[in-house]
Amino acid sequence: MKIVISGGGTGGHFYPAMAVLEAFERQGHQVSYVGAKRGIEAEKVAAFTPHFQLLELSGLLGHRLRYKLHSLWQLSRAVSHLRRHFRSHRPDAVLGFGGYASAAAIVAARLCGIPTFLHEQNARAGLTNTVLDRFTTASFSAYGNLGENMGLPLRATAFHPLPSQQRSNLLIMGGSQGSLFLNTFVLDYLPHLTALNIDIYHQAGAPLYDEFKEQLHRRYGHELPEHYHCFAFRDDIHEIMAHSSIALSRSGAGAVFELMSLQVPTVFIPFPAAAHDHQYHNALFFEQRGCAMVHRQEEFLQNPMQIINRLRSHKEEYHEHLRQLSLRTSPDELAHRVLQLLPGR
Ligand SMILES: CC(=O)N[C@H]1[C@@H](OP(=O)(O)OP(=O)(O)OC[C@H]2O[C@@H](n3ccc(=O)[nH]c3=O)[C@H](O)[C@@H]2O)O[C@H](CO)[C@@H](O)[C@@H]1O
Repeated sequence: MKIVISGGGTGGHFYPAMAVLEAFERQGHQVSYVGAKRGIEAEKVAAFTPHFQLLELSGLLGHRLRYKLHSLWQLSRAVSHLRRHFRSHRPDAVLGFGGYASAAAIVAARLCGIPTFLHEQNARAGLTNTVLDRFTTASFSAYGNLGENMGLPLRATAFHPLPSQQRSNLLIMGGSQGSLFLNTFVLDYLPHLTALNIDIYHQAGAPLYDEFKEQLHRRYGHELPEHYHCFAFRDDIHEIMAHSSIALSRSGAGAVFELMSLQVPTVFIPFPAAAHDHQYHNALFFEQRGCAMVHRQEEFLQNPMQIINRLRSHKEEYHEHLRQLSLRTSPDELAHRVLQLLPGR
């Protein structure tokens, strides 16, 4: 079968797409990828597949009218291009994971009569996927709020939790772009954090990293504590997660499912501007199952060290709930389901 996978912009859309792309390849299918030139995929996709194309596309939301019109023009050009491409290559299915390129791919495939599928990662679906859902052969979601519940497909490295005795680190994770809120928290609380006497791994985010490092040096000089490790983005983040006994993280769907899969008791601090407050709901699902805590930013700042210490002292209880959690994260299962649902199969 020939399968086209699309989805990117941020890591939250891109990595589930790559997990499923690899699953289709393992099953012997021919897979190609469509993404955007300005998304995370431009830098990362070649490590997953040589069969990709990156289009000139940008987001529509939150910009001035002139920019929106330009984005719409780019979108219509991308759709025409993909229609021509799909007509000559005739893929058997197109599967979108969100992000601007994915909308273009789904619309173009639909116009060519090719079966289309989409996957929604968040506990509250965004406007684009809610609209696109009406045009797909089937839709899937990580939390069961759109179409069929298939969980969140994860990369192979996110499936191997270490026993709790082999972990000791604190991971502070801002999501694929980093979090200004978490960076500012680290800046203000570094002496308290290092007093915990454990290794701290802080992912500051590529767009924020240089400025954050400068602020850190201005505030604390160039001799930073030996057990504080700050980085922009690491491809081996699952290794760091697996060695963490606790974490503090934004609640993008990717971070949430990966931390839960690797059984890391976590305090989630949702990004307040996420559409329909989806980051809060992403994390709340796991708090209700005793696997994590969720705190709004302002609530967290009232007494952050007390919250971290509470998580630390109850980590074995969280860990126990995490061990019992049945989490759907299989990319192979999603790939099988797409093939099953193809008309005429
Ligand atoms: C600010 C924003 O709008 N974020 C959205 C974005 O998430 P965003 O991309 O910020 O975050 P997610 O947590 O969903 O995904 C991040 C991905 O990047 C990977 N990673 C991260 C850091 C690193 O150093 N190395 C690394 O590989 C993580 O392992 C994960 O797979 O899409 C998600 C899925 O639709 C949404 O839930 C988020 O609300």
